[in-house]
Amino acid sequence: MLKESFNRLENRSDKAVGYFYGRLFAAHPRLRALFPVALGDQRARFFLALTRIVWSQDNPEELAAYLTGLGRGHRKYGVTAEHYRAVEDALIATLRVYAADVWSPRAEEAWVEAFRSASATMIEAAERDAGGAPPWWTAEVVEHDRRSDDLAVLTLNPERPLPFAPGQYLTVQTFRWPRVWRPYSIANAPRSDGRLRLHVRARPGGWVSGALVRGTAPGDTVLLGPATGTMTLDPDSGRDLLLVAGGTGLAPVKALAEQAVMSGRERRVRLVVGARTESDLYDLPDLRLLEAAYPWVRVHPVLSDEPGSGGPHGTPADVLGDLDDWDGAWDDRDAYVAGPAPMVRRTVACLQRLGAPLERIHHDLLKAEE
Ligand SMILES: NC(=O)C1=CN([C@@H]2O[C@H](COP(=O)(O)OP(=O)(O)OC[C@H]3O[C@@H](n4cnc5c(N)ncnc54)[C@H](O)[C@@H]3O)[C@@H](O)[C@H]2O)C=CC1
Repeated sequence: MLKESFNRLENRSDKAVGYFYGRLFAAHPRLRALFPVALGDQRARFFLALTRIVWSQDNPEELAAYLTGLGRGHRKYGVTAEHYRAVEDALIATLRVYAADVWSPRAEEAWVEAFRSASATMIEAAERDAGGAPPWWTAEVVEHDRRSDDLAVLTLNPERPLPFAPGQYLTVQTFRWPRVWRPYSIANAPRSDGRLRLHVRARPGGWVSGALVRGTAPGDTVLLGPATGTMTLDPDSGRDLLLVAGGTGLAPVKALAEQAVMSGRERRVRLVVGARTESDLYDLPDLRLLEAAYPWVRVHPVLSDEPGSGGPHGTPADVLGDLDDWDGAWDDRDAYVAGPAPMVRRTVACLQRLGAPLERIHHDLLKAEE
């Protein structure tokens, strides 16, 4: 019933989400101040979150993990338990209009139940978190390494320890764009000095990414939300590890590689790095150092837009079936994939074709898109 009515919104999601925010702010004008001036991306993120909630109803464990991260992340917006009721009212009002042809008292009951259960999980996670962790961290930019016109590697020093697991991401706000938060994967395993690295590509029209690449220097301060995401290593696994990155998707994958070598287990690690051109292999010297220090780590660059230089031509999916000196069964490997959404989808499909079971293939696609 949830899926059927939500499907009516999916066909007109822009209008429906616009209606939702209109209802929300008309009934509670003061809530507008919690949101950035331009709502565009927020609307898309809200819709993605709803999609995830509706489609994960059959997988309560995954849904609970997702909502826990979402609830913790909402603390930084100043969201309190009372705000959820306002959102519920606006959401039900929106569904009543946009799913009118399938709406019924039973559908409304199902939505109210699903929404209350989701918000209870989020509120509980936020309250648990409030006992120990701040809603956000301030962090000083201690290094700003501009690797190309549109790409920078930032090293940040959070004012107090920010716990995270390799493979996770956090949200960043710059002072230039109040209340606009964007997710970035952490590009290192935890260090004794608590510092974090981010790989940031300035996107055309990207407010936060543009500010981080072109308008940020050492000594500046940024705000960080709590780390979240489930693309983390299985602590009990000693299986071979395949790490696949496209562009700045290298960040979480590099953190996982660092963790794998630091664990002291000599598991074979293959790191396939997709980039457009040789100059887009912005972190290759560092990866080569890792490879030189740990003989069981191998790095495979793949160039999509520049045939004949620096590595084989294609995208990561084109080379996975053909990695030399990589024997063993695909169902005995853990695979982690990060990068542009089409690249992640193609890589996952390719791994499945090769025989890798879905439960061994990890990615954070939806979450990164949010
Ligand atoms: N946890 C995650 O999944 C993370 C995802 N990302 C995402 O990764 C992306 C990185 O962007 P850029 O550095 O600009 O990458 P990019 O656009 O330069 O692409 C890098 C490589 O990805 C592959 N690729 C790109 N489009 C493809 C397609 N349609 N089909 C197959 N392969 C394709 C190619 O190998 C290409 O060389 C961003 O969208 C970012 O949001 C970044 C960090 C973490």
